[in-house]
Amino acid sequence: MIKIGIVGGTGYTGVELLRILATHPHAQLTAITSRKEDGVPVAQMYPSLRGRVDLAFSSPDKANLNECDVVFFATPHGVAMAQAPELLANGVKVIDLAADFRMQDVAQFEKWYGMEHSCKDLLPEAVYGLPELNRAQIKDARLIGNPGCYPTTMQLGFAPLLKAGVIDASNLIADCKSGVSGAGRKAEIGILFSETSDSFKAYGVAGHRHTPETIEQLQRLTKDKVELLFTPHLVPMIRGMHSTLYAQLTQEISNEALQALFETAYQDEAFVDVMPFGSHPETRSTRASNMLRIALHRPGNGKHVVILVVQDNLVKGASGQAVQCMNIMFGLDESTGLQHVSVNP
Ligand SMILES: NC(=O)C1=CN([C@@H]2O[C@H](COP(=O)(O)OP(=O)(O)OC[C@H]3O[C@@H](n4cnc5c(N)ncnc54)[C@H](OP(=O)(O)O)[C@@H]3O)[C@@H](O)[C@H]2O)C=CC1
Ligand SMILES: CC(=O)N[C@@H](CCC(=O)OP(=O)(O)O)C(=O)O
Repeated sequence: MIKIGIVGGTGYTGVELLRILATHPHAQLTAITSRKEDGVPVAQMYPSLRGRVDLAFSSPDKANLNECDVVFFATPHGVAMAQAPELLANGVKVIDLAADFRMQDVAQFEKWYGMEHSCKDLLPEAVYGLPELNRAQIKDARLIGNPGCYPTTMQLGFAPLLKAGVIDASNLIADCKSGVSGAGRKAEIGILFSETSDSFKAYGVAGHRHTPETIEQLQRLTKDKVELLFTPHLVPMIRGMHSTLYAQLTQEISNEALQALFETAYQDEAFVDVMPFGSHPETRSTRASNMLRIALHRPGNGKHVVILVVQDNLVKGASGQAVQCMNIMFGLDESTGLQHVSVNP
């Protein structure tokens, strides 16, 4: 059994980790932290976990995290970097769902997250936790920077085209929509029910921190300079993400050949579904599952390819992906504990 600690067990990604790990056959939940709910039984706060999780939340200083085999940080940016060095020194693997270990470019991290990176020396060994593009490195990693939710859709959508060299890397456009749970479980006016329901808006248009994260990773796939215009939107759903990606083709290529690029790239992937050409994937077809679905279109004069990508922001966009990484790091079948079918409708 893998002894597991979760720092930040009361947030949306934390409770999603609990939901997935509660039925994972190799997971032994050992410590779950919350500063505000110290001593409160997990199943009292989340009745969906009654009979599944019999631990209580404990404050991070009282939790025996050093006795775990792996610790997930489902916390705001900046928390994992303060605790990772001690955990790693004690032989504990670390998977951070926040951004502390995602970007190798420290200057970009500090600019976008508005904080100094307190353990830059660990960055060279940190592995970006996107299994479909980085499986070999994840296998041997001690420290994972789990991708952001938007970057997961953008990378898996653009990757086969960039690797094949059939699109203009300097002209990528991503128009992405997220459910409100993407903003976390906190009291903030902008995410109140009465502010977000029956309404729809863009945000971060002038710049969003997921742009440099995505560019850094996409740049590893091509020698051409990657440039990306990314606009996130908040839609009145609780969970789910829909990304519409646009790329300009640089050579004559048939629809069948484009489709074949994606089908070949993801043919062995348990969690990427390439749908028939021209499909319209819906977010609900991924709800509560670790599946990401992709469909290609070629509108108008055929000079562009439009890639539609859907996922559940809390599962493939966060906690499911983190468990997928854990499975790889501990030599388990990658799908272990992650085979839930989506909830439909
Ligand atoms: N929501 C999403 O769709 C996605 C989120 N992420 C990232 O995952 C991380 C967690 O997100 P989410 O679950 O939405 O966040 P929430 O705001 O819902 O939860 C944050 C959790 O962290 C704990 N926490 C807050 N501050 C500290 C601290 N200083 N030390 C220890 N624990 C702390 C909180 O509990 P308490 O205050 O009681 O200790 C709470 O359990 C974030 O970095 C987010 O950017 C990534 C991909 C998708
Ligand atoms: C709807 C919403 O607010 N989404 C968040 C992204 C959530 C996520 O994946 O982000 P990080 O882990 O990188 O913070 C945002 O735009 O900031």
